[in-house]
Amino acid sequence: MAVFTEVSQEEAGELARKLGLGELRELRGIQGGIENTNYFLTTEQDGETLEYVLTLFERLTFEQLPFYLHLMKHLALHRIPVPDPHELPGSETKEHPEGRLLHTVCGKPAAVVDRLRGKSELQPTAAHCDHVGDMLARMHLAARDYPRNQPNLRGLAWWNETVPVVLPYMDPAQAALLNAELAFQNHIAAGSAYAALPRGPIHADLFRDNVMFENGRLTGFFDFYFAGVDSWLFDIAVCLNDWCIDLASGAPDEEREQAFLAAYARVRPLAAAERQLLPAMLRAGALRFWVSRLWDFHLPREAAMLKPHDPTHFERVLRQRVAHAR
Ligand SMILES: Nc1ncnc2c1ncn2[C@@H]1O[C@H](COP(=O)(O)OP(=O)(O)OP(=O)(O)O)[C@@H](O)[C@H]1O
Ligand SMILES: N[C@@H](CCO)C(=O)O
Repeated sequence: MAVFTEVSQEEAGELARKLGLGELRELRGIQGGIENTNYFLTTEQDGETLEYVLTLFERLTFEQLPFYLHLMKHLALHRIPVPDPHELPGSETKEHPEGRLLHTVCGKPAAVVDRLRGKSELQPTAAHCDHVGDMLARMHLAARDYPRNQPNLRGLAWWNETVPVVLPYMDPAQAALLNAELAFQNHIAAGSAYAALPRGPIHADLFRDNVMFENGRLTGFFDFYFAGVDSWLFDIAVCLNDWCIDLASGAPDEEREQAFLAAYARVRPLAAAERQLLPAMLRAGALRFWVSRLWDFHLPREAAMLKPHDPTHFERVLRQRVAHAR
């Protein structure tokens, strides 16, 4: 369980009351997750039991967070199933200039959002991929008029900064692959097809564990804290690399990939530049998570209990994507 910061019953109870969510009945640290401290928060109001998620942000700052929280509000208003963040009642104050969605718990920025129903589908079928592709396209379109702007903080600039930090831990073959892929991605990003890619707010981390299903129906996307403005194609690539591969080998699964892409395209057909750059973006998506997993693995932070993700998985995915792109 990644509980980096222990929250007391008193502090959580006080926040629940201030947000008008009723009386705290239970506060439970959440298993899984490696970025933030998460708790399930159960309250009682008018005899009804209600479930929320309290997140304390461990790396993101008070300045960066409004982008994510207001994006979730915006999407919820546009009927995209995402956890709706809860606001403090009353008018904006100097302490809460950002619409009152962002709170302070244990000195850290924090938010309380609705708990989604259902559970993650870790062994997805083509039908699950169809649902995710469809909703991802709807989400991209719904976010088009979102007025705030923040880049994808785990984009190309971050890869350029972080690859040299993890290189000392690599064997020669891994170092060669990392360097070659980084050079390739810098080359792609400087080209005209890349400049033509449609862009907007993207989730950027829509893995199987960030989507809920109940009885085969998609009940929500969550964990928007890597979202940012980037190409829609990068978001598609991140999904294909997690939802539509054989997990043991990292090889693409054509049936699931086709189901995902067809469902996405029914809502928003891909532009010519997107069709051209899909193989390159699939490589970019694999590189992004190989680098972040290497960084988390070799330069870990303190946590009460923390299970880092396996970096070699995305090394395999990248090798597969490079092989298939030839
Ligand atoms: N809004 C929500 N509704 C239901 N469950 C949630 C919600 N938010 C978080 N969870 C649960 O908490 C777990 C951890 O949350 P999350 O994935 O956001 O962790 P994290 O550390 O912030 O991110 P990461 O997945 O990037 O490591 C999820 O797998 C899920 O079970
Ligand atoms: N989805 C990421 C975890 C950070 O959100 C990974 O699997 O590496």
